[in-house]
Amino acid sequence: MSATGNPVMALRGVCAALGARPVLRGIDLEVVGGEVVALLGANGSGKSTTVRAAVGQVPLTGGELELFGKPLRRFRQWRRVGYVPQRSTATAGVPATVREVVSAGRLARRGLRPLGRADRTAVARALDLVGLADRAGDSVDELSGGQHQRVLIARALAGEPELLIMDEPLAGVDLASQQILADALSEEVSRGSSVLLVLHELGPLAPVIDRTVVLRSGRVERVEHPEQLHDLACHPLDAAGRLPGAAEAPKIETGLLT
Ligand SMILES: Nc1ncnc2c1ncn2[C@@H]1O[C@H](COP(=O)(O)OP(=O)(O)OP(=O)(O)O)[C@@H](O)[C@H]1O
Repeated sequence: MSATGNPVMALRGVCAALGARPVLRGIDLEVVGGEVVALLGANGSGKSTTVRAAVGQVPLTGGELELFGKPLRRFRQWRRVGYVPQRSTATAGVPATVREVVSAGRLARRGLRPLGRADRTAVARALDLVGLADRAGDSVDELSGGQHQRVLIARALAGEPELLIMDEPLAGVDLASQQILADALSEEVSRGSSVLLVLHELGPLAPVIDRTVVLRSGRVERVEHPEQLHDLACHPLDAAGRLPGAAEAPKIETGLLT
């Protein structure tokens, strides 16, 4: 992976409240160009609120947030950002095909112009990346929950974002499809994209992730290299039943963060 050192996203001392409840209490978080960062933490630690704040859906009560070097309030280049919300049913009941939903991911680039060749190519590529090319003509209502999630990921990928933000993209996605998504992310990163993901387990994504940031009660508790995490899915125990290197570094029990 080839991180460039220029932050594509920077949160400094970010605070936010939901209703009367202070939820983010001074988050410092950077994603640099070409980097894949996983945001971990227990239920309610503020992961979703952090990414929703980053895409302007939750107003800040303090701190600073920049996208591509611009303060959020002046940032207009939303076509550079792809966002996959936490498992949503945004397209449920909508009489649209898989291809039509994924094509909506081109809107920020093409506006209301009809789909051109570049749009169609990007949509076909995105469908292919998530393994749904053969379902392109089906109604989204005929899909399972996990397939639906993959459609939403394809919609974000179709916009060819430079920064992809995904909130629990693996929720309800089977292991084979998680591997497909890991390959799709690898491909995006090799094209220079940066990624911020909310996860509960790294699973098949572990090899793609450069850095993990653990939240607790609306603050960054730890920043780790994924190899320092205790994630049984990606760090099998040794013959003695210990994690490799267990004595050197305290491990984060990601399974217990859920
Ligand atoms: N609409 C709301 N109004 C008030 N408080 C809220 C609202 N939505 C979430 N919260 C609170 O904000 C805190 C952070 O929620 P958030 O969804 O960011 O956590 P999370 O780390 O993403 O959790 P999970 O792993 O369960 O998805 C929680 O304590 C939650 O109860």
